[in-house]
Amino acid sequence: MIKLENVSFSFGLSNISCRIPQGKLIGIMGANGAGKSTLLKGIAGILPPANGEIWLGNCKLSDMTAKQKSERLAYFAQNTRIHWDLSVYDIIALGLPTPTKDESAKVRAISAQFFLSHLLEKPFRQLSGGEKARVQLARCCIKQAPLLLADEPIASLDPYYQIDMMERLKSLMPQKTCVMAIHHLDLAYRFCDEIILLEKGKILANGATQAVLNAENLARAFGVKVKMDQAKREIFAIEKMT
Ligand SMILES: Nc1ncnc2c1ncn2[C@@H]1O[C@H](COP(=O)(O)OP(=O)(O)OP(=O)(O)O)[C@@H](O)[C@H]1O
Repeated sequence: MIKLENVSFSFGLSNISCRIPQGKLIGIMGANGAGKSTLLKGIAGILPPANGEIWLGNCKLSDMTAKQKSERLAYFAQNTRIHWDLSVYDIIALGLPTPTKDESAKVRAISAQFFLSHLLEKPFRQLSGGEKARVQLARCCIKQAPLLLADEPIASLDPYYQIDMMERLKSLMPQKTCVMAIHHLDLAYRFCDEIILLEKGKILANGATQAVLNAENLARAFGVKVKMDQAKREIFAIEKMT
């Protein structure tokens, strides 16, 4: 369980309180600038809150060492720039502790799962945006951390890999907890167990996906109207309201 108690940052979010259950796929949604990245950076311990407390299980994040945080969580950033000349293999291996037995076998196994085997020797900097995202997700998933925090991990993926990645993340539950920022209404509705819906730095709604992503909340958060089939877990025909 992740718990936020009256958490505010110097920008982006104020007075956020919520509980994030273990073993679920949680979507953080909201309009551009609503505070999704800020919330993820706060939970990752990258951005310390100005006020309030964040708990990972029964540990206060503010009391945890960098090593403890690294053991507990993997973080997928929205924009990762790598300034060194590292190969795809090197980046994925960064997710493993050093030294690791069978490093090569582990990297090659996860690369096969993420359809990256043919890119292993290639310099990371030469990859396309979607390939980079898949490599970074492979790095996060090879890490044996119970919590995966991902900032728009499917934003640059093509339609095949968007679905594949959501299936892959879903399959990590309930052994792991995944909290991801996501703009794809249809995929969030289909795959996420719960949603934290943000509006201008506050929580507009929080809880089971189908309860949160209702017509009223979507109109308020995004100014869109949608058609949905609750039984099939489908959102479609998304339109602007004005
Ligand atoms: N380093 C910063 N300094 C000052 N303000 C910032 C900083 N980073 C973000 N903000 C502001 O905080 C607010 C929330 O930003 P955040 O990146 O969390 O939004 P987001 O919901 O992730 O948006 P998007 O969907 O566009 O990625 C925005 O108004 C943004 O301008």
